[in-house]
Amino acid sequence: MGQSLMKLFFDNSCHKEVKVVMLGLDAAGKTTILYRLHVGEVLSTVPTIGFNVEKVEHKNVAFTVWDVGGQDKLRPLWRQYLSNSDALIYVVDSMDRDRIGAAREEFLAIVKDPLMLNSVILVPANK
Ligand SMILES: Nc1nc2c(ncn2[C@@H]2O[C@H](COP(=O)(O)OP(=O)(O)OP(=O)(O)O)[C@@H](O)[C@H]2O)c(=O)[nH]1
Ligand SMILES: [Mg+2]
Repeated sequence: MGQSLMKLFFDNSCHKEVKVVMLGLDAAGKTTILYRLHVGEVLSTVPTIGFNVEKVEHKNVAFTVWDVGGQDKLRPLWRQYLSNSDALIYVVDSMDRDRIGAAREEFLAIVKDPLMLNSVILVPANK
């Protein structure tokens, strides 16, 4: 999946530095994806309190990927990460059927934000 994400953003970006924000419910797999992109392997993770941020280089494009904790008490903070973002990766755990409605509600709330106006959006169905 890492290569396809990079290809999508590479094909859509017209500048050489891209800020990517990764959101989604807790345990959707955001941190796993971040470190799969950054170090090329699947690492064990703990729930993110706050955020992780890493630089990922691809074809001379510097992607700064912000991975923000998805627990419900952290979601009100999501919009703080949106300013100047070029892309949103909204990760959905496709096996978490009980919370698919909650994932949808949070997604709709975030994409309505005016800070999202110029952002590319990718919604991977993870797991
Ligand atoms: N089977 C399977 N498990 C996965 C996959 N991606 C992540 N996981 C597991 O799901 C759990 C949660 O993954 P994280 O990457 O920590 O989830 P997160 O979205 O960062 O969660 P928060 O930091 O709480 O927002 C971990 O036990 C991962 O190993 C996947 O594609 N398949
Ligand atoms: Mg995490």
